[in-house]
Formats: sequence, structure tokens, C-alpha cells
Amino acid sequence: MKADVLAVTGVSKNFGAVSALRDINLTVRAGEIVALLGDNGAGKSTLMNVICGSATADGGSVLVDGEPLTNLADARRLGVGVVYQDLALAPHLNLAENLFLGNEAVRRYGPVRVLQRQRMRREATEAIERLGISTLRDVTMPVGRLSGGQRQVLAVARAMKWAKNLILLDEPTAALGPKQVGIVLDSITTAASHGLGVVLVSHDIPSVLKIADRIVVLRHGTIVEDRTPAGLSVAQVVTMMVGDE
Ligand SMILES: Nc1ncnc2c1ncn2[C@@H]1O[C@H](COP(=O)(O)OP(=O)(O)OP(=O)(O)O)[C@@H](O)[C@H]1O
Repeated sequence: MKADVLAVTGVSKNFGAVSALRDINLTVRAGEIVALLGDNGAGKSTLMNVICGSATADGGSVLVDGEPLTNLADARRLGVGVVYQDLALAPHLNLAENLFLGNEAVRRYGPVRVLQRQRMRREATEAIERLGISTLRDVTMPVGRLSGGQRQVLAVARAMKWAKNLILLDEPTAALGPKQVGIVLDSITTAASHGLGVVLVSHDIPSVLKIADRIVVLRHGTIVEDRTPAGLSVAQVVTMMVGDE
């Protein structure tokens, strides 16, 4: 049995009178892909924000690789990679520069800091090769020239390069064509096969059914299902998400 990279225990979060999360218990193992599902307002974003350290829970705990995570600095130290819906890529920079955005490789000569461009290009090429994406081979290409799917894959490659334990993805297949969806799903399963735990929020149920090892359904701030998706139809999952409404 693989180790838990994420253990969420008894987490609650309120916004004034709104109880956005109530007694959330969730574990994710190394190499496991867990999809967080739920109708609008169910609490998915709030839970992702708590797991990535951008929001603090009012109660309960989040452990990554056994260590408490309560803020963004913890998330960075514990190797939690996040792929935001807007991808947070810089279009005027090239692929390699984007992979290193905020983590630039520099060499210090006394007070002078020099960017290690060659090293960044080499490591960027390796990171992209790990995902097996042939269309992203030229790491000197500006990101502004990439398609939506290629940008999404690049964002996954970046999260994977810096993540040690866990990758969180927000709607990774939104607004992509079928072929691009396939490439993005492959990149996510590759990240998991490298031993990272993956948590993704998605309304794209067919994609979730293809790649998730577990689905976790939130309704009104509580988990109502935590199970394998094996044998489930899209309609059955939607019913779990919306309940009797
Ligand atoms: N910053 C905030 N201030 C006040 N209420 C909030 C805030 N963030 C979320 N909420 C409330 O908490 C509940 C859960 O919201 P959340 O955004 O987590 O849901 P969600 O499942 O991600 O929804 P969606 O699919 O629409 O993004 C909702 O009732 C929402 O209105």
C-alpha cells in the first residue's frame, strides 16, 4: 500500500453564516488521481484553497507527507504544485522561462546574479520529455504561440517539475477540443505515474471517469460520496452531484 501524500481531517471553513466546508475527511495516496466533484457552490474551490495553503481552515488539519500545511509557504516547502484555471503563464516568455517562473536558476558572482539560461533550457526539455509531449520540444518558443491544450500541458509540466508530493488542478480540460483533452489527460496520468498524488476539480465528467482512481463528491460543504468511479455512468455521477434537486 502506498503512503498517503495528503490527509485532510475534520476540516471546516465558514464565510460568515455560510458553512462552506463541514468535517471534511479525505486522503490521497502517492500515484492516486482523485477528482473533486460537486455542483456550483458545493465547496470544491474552498477545499482546494485550503489544501494549497491559500485559505486557512477554521477547524481540522491538512497534512502533506505527514507534515501540517496551513499556508502558501508550507505548500511550497512540502512540494504542492498547483495548476490554476488561468494557468498563470507569462505569454511573452518562452517555455523554459515559464517552467522556471518564480524558481529561476541563478548563479551568484558576489552581489551579481546571472540567470543560468542553458541550465534552465536543459531542465525544461527534460521536464517536457518526462511528459512525452512532442509538440512542446522547442523550449525557446514564446508561450503566446502555444494552443490552449499545449499551455495546459506546460502548466502541468511546471507543477510536476516543482511538486514533490501533490499536484492540484482546477478544471484542466475546460475549453479544450477532444484531441487536446486527450493530451492533457495523458499528462495528468503521467504525473501520477511518477508517484505524485493528484487532486483535480472538474465538471468534465467523461474525462474524470477516464482517469480518476477515486471520485469525491461534495454537496453543500460535505462529502457525500468517496468511491471508485468504476462502473459509473456520467448520468449517475451527475445525480450524485445534484442530489434530489
Ligand atoms: N470569499 C468568500 N466569501 C463568502 N462566501 C464564499 C467565499 N468563497 C466561497 N464562498 C461560499 O462558500 C460556498 C462554497 O463555495 P466554493 O466556491 O468553494 O464552491 P465551488 O464548489 O467551488 O463552486 P463553483 O463550482 O461554482 O466554483 C458557496 O456558498 C460560496 O458562496
